[in-house]
Amino acid sequence: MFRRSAGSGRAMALSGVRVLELAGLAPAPLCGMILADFGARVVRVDRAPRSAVATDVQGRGKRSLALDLKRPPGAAALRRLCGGADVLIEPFRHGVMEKLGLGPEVLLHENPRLIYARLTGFGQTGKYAKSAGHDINYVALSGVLSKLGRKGENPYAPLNLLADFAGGGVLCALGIIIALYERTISGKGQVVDASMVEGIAYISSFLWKSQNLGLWNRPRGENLLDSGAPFYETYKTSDGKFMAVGAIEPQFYDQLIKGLGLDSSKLPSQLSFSDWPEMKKKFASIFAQKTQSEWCRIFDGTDACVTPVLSFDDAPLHQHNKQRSSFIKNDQEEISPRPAPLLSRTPAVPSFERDPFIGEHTEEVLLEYGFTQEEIAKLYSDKVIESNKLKANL
Ligand SMILES: C[C@H](CCC[C@H](C)C(=O)SCCNC(=O)CCNC(=O)[C@H](O)C(C)(C)COP(=O)(O)OP(=O)(O)OC[C@H]1O[C@@H](n2cnc3c(N)ncnc32)[C@H](O)[C@@H]1OP(=O)(O)O)[C@H]1CC[C@H]2[C@@H]3[C@H](O)C[C@@H]4C[C@H](O)CC[C@]4(C)[C@H]3C[C@H](O)[C@]12C
Repeated sequence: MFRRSAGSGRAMALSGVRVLELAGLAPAPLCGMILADFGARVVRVDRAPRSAVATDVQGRGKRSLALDLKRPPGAAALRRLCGGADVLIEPFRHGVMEKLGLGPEVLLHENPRLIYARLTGFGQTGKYAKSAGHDINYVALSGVLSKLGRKGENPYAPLNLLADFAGGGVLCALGIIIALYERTISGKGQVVDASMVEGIAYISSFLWKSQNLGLWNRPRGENLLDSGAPFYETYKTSDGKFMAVGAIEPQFYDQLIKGLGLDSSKLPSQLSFSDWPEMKKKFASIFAQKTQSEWCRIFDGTDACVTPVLSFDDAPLHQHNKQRSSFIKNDQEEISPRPAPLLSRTPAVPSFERDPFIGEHTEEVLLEYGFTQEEIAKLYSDKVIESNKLKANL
């Protein structure tokens, strides 16, 4: 675990990029955090009047400005901020920004270089564009949820990882980076319409494009990679922990069989589907005879593709993760994953300070974007902005 990045003091890939992130639930905060980790100056625009507690747990490296967008001077302030920004990330369903007078035609007219990123579940058009939804709904509509789950059980959404983060926050960040790159050639900004339904569908292109390979011919939970195969499964160990097995290729499967102490000449062939349920039982009874660390001693250093299923407590302490400093600890002793991927010359340098309080940087940000002290005082007296210096100084 490291506290200071090896890249400290170096220029970061996104140095100089100014981002305004309108506060949202989960996907947009990840998108903003990725950009901040890689060097962008990200300002989270929180609501005023503000709620008691910040719900954004992905505020690393951001500053917070609390602004009431529902009041005309607040919306005007955001327009002015957008005039000096490179990127705007907005996480509301279609129509909300237009209703505030902050739609793309207005903001891009005022700043043609602006990258206007719209991160939503259903996208800007189509029957559901104005409907509420959450991760599970988006994964469902993408077709992918129908493929997830164990045999005989209902489809199962793996937390809110797929749509909110993989298909949402990460792909939106990619769209922004692509648009920023294109702007270096054209000099123009554009709208990024990041729909999580489409993001998750795109992320699962392999699934779609492998439909004719015979990989998915059987019902959900009975195929090679969806928990049907005994050699692509998790198994409980004698101490109540788990091992993950991913021994797909025959040469790796042989090493699994050897590690389990089995004789391959007495077993059915690896791809005999009808034998998979029995083989799973056999593997399960063998894994149940040793502890997780005993199995690690057997399989570490082999190509059997067997690894421990680590808890959040154990993952940062695992030797491999420690060797790569894959987890970081901030000034509040909070552990989180180090930004990925690693760039050799300009790596991410994540902030080690606590996340910002809502409104902590209101004045500082407005000054930086060219507002005068008088203008700021007026916004305060109109109750359009709020600051949270008191809490920040505690
Ligand atoms: C982390 C938990 C969240 C779980 C994630 C979940 C699984 C997801 O899937 S998130 C993805 C959701 N979908 C999208 O983001 C797609 C696009 N967005 C939408 O579709 C919608 O925004 C919506 C459906 C998500 C929400 O709809 P809503 O009607 O609320 O909003 P909009 O229509 O978009 O309109 C926004 C309105 O707000 C106005 N606005 C915006 N900004 C401002 C501003 N600055 N000033 C003034 N007004 C503003 C805007 O004008 C719109 O107004 P109108 O409607 O009038 O047009 C977390 C879920 C629950 C959390 C916990 C909980 O809160 C309790 C605790 C609280 C405590 O403080 C912290 C701990 C908690 C336990 C907390 C912890 C976590 O945060 C949660 C678990």
